[in-house]
Amino acid sequence: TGLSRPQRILKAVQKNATKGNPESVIAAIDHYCRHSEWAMNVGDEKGLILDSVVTEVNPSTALELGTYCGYSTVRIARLLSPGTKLITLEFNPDYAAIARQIIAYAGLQDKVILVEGPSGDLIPKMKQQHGIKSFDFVFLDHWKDRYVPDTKLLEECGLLRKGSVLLADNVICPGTPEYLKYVRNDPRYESRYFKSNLEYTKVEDGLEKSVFLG
Ligand SMILES: CNc1ncnc2c1ncn2[C@@H]1O[C@H](/C=C/CNC(=O)c2cc(-c3ccc(F)cc3)cc(O)c2O)[C@@H](O)[C@H]1O
Ligand SMILES: [Mg+2]
Repeated sequence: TGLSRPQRILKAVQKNATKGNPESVIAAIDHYCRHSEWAMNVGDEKGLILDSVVTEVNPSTALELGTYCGYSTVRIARLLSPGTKLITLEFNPDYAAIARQIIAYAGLQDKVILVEGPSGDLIPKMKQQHGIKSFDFVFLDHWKDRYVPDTKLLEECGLLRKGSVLLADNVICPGTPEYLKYVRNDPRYESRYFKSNLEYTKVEDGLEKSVFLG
């Protein structure tokens, strides 16, 4: 039945981007998803907010929940300092295979560790498998009803430290009401909403930035 949407996105990257140039990979995906077919990448508008938070945090250790095609993986990894890595978790093997190719096309394979599997199983293994003490930065962009359980799991596994920054996509659309309640009502978090638009549309969406106070 032809190519999948992620496969069509990969083809657009191979056709329109320059190997080893992350900016051109980002631009190729944004152009394709704005003009040809919508896809659930964080996109160019919310992407600028993501860039500014990553640049401000300048994380030594970073985690992404929900790789999909690797668009935000490329956005984050291109900003990391030399020697630091982004761990990204994806449980759909087909999406993971496309993401690996897009990350490699951007030339960022040495800055990214893509782990295939469900976040609920993988988060408890982060210390032992990847020598992680704690995460400076976490980008949440996977199933929206998993933001709260996975945040609690990160806390329980001792993977958040004083100052760790959580950045959550789609807190308005599709919406993550339970997560907003959690991070806004819990005194251990200092939360702030960055108003924006749903990727490639005029519909409101935004990112919630929450600093863990320990
Ligand atoms: C639960 N644990 C998990 N562990 C590892 N990977 C997981 C995962 N859950 C989901 N995933 C993966 O993350 C990705 C899922 C993302 C879910 N995102 C959305 O549903 C989403 C949806 C929209 C959206 C907005 C409006 C609309 F009309 C339709 C869709 C916009 C977004 O920006 C979104 O992020 C997939 O690649 C999936 O395989
Ligand atoms: Mg999203």
